[in-house]
Amino acid sequence: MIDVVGLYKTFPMGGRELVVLNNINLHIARGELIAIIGASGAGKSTLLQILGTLDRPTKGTVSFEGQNLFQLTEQQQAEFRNRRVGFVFQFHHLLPEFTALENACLPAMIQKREMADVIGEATKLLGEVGLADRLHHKPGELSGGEQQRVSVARALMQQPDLVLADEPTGNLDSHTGDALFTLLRQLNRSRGTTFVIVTHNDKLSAQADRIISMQDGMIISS
Ligand SMILES: Nc1ncnc2c1ncn2[C@@H]1O[C@H](COP(=O)(O)OP(=O)(O)OP(=O)(O)O)[C@@H](O)[C@H]1O
Repeated sequence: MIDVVGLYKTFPMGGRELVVLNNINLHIARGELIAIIGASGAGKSTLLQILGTLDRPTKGTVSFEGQNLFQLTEQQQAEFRNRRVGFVFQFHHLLPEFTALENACLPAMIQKREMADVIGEATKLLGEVGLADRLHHKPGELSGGEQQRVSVARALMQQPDLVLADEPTGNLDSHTGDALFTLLRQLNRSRGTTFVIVTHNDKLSAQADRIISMQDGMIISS
């Protein structure tokens, strides 16, 4: 599904180049659930951002189903993000003025889809993540774990092929974190969705199909 070849990311820092990703080569098969681990600063989030076209590589290619993502126009990249990818981040970027249901509906509304369909799909997904009785709560009226689950439901709207998750259980207690991971695993199995999950949680990474370990911008084991 994804081929990363000779990927570098550098940032100019005080007259020098800071190498954050150093010759990353990676193949991700459809339906895999991959955990990316490594110390703080290893480059995990930067890699995830580039896989999602939220940032550009300095050098190298990222192909999705054979198409080099960085040869696409900005508009085509935006469409790729909206239609093919779901994002789950630790600080989940829910809009505070909107309910759980409205937040989950947002990505589909960008596509100008039929409102009744969108609401139906979001309601079903929120039910799957255990929030059937929290649809009309705003983020401030939900617990941290519930907010995280809303962001998972939102990421899964429009049936993405790929979900990129950066520390999805990072701010959750261990019980809620386990439950969320179990949910991601179930969705991976039932829908065949590919998951790439950055995590510091050893218990969770142990349950992945594959663990990619990063150090100083390089993959040291896969
Ligand atoms: N815009 C930027 N300019 C300069 N340096 C950056 C920039 N973005 C990230 N970095 C540096 O790149 C390195 C990798 O950052 P990244 O966020 O990918 O690490 P990480 O492995 O996800 O770490 P953590 O586990 O702490 O989230 C860090 O040392 C960071 O300081």
